Amino acid sequence: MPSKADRRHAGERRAFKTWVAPYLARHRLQLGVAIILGITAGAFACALMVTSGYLVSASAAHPDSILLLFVPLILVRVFGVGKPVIAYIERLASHDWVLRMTSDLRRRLYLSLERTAGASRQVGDVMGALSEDIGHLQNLYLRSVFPLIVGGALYLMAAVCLGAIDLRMGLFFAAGCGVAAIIAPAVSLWAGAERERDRKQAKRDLYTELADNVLGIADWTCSGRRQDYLARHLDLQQRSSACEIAARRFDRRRDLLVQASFGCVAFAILLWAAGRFGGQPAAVSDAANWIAAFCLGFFPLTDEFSQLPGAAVEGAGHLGALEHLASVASTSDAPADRAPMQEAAPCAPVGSKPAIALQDAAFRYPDAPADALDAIGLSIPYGQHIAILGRSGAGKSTLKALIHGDLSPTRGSIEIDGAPSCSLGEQMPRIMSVVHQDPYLFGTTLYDNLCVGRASATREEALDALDKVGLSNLVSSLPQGIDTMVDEGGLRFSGGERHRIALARILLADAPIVMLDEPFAGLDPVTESKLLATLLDVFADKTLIMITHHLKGIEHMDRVVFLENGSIALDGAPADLKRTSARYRDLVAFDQGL
Ligand SMILES: Nc1ncnc2c1ncn2[C@@H]1O[C@H](COP(=O)(O)OP(=O)(O)OP(=O)(O)O)[C@@H](O)[C@H]1O
Repeated sequence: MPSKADRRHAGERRAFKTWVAPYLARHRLQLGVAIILGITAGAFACALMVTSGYLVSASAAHPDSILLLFVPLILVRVFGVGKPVIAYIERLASHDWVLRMTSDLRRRLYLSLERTAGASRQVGDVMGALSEDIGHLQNLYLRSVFPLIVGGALYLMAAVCLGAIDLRMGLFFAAGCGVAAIIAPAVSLWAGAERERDRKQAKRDLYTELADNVLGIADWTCSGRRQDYLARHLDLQQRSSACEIAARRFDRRRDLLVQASFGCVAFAILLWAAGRFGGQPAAVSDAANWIAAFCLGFFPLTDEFSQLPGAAVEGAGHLGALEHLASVASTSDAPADRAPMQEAAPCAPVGSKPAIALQDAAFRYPDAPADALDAIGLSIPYGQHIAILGRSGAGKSTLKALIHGDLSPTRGSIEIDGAPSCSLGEQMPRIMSVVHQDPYLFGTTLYDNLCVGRASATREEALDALDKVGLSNLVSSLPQGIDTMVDEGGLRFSGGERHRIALARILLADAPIVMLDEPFAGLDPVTESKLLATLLDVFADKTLIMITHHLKGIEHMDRVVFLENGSIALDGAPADLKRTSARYRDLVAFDQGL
């Protein structure tokens, strides 16, 4: 049976293949260019100090003619200007593709999480993946891959160059700087990787517990266990801090060793250069300038080498992050019985009056024993007002998610204007607006909340939309009118008012299809009637899909579809159904409490 470490390594390898390798392959050209630029910038920094050292020393000797300094002067200028320019281009090239890559990764992770939204996953876990793990991935390239390759290449180049001048000095340099370039990274990896994993795990536990406890804070408080909650939180925080302190202590000791080895090498270079170039006959006195050149030329290399141990540890930490990322997103590997959601493949733009067509559409949740929806055939022409009804569990929310493109059918097709709904991706908000059961208002002004529908909406347009949904009196009664702050969650407004504000948002968005999910949930009958009248009025010329439990006001819709056990049991105009279907008459009578 494989050990825990074997399983972890296998998981890391799998995660590397899925989350890193494709990006390395796709961006290999940019990666190669950035690495070559990084090595060149490092070599220029070193050459700048060598030529500066030489120039300073030669100038101090008051040469007979300034022309004797001409070559070092030119070189100092070339390396002085070249180094920052190359470093700047390198930063630009590396950051550009790294940021593109991480934004793509975030999107990919989000898509994989969205597909299984509502599944048993802890909020803190997802937050950890989105913030810490992807942030870590971003730093893998910038703070691990680049410094390790660039520092390693400079280490080899410097050792070879010095060895070519003097083999013994080259070997001493390789051994002394090898402490920073090889030994310290290896020891850090060996000793630090486990510690880094513990640190991340402690932090993740802290996030997970915090998110869980904040969501359940009312229960902690009501049950009189606030102190328990605080004690648990403090305990986790202390564990996380202890890991941080241990990591810092290790880093300090390692850095001391690295700096001591640099000191030894610098001293050795000084002695070696003094021995080799000092005491030369006066005729070749400029050779003494090389003492300064070699000593100063060493210091930019120490900047490169001293980053390597930290880069190695960070790289190891990154592998842990990868494993976690892969475990959080593991459900993105679509099960065999479920069609994977398509990732917004480019498709033809949907027209301004789109029709919706479902043909023999079926959907089964992963691991569910039966289809949640089966053989759904629906053709909804543009402008139709349709109510989708059904008891709890009939499949209404699943149908809503399929039409909105959040899920893709396991069989059959769902198309909007001929394009599969799940392929519409970023086009969807322009095509379809959705009002959920409990619309959310953000803790900003009423105007900003309305601009969620359309960022460019003017105040006049926002006021007009509020007027259309019957809220102009409410707005004029607010202390700062449309600029009044809305408490987070919109708590200063009633449920009916929140729904109307959400409708005003949708009016501003002006999408041709509007989907309402239980728009009357939690509203009293009078508010419900008024809201229905408003809805039918303001969305008169749009496709309106209303998903609801009950039949109040259903006679005002063009069409009613009744779902039962995942299939369509009734479909027709309310007046026709009332005339022809005893079942429908029974349902209406039951809903009215007759
Ligand atoms: N994530 C899921 N995994 C497995 N089965 C699910 C999942 N979500 C819903 N189901 C099942 O699919 C069927 C349809 O559920 P759906 O939520 O679409 O019904 P609904 O009509 O919207 O119910 P309600 O009115 O209570 O929201 C139900 O049997 C439900 O148990």
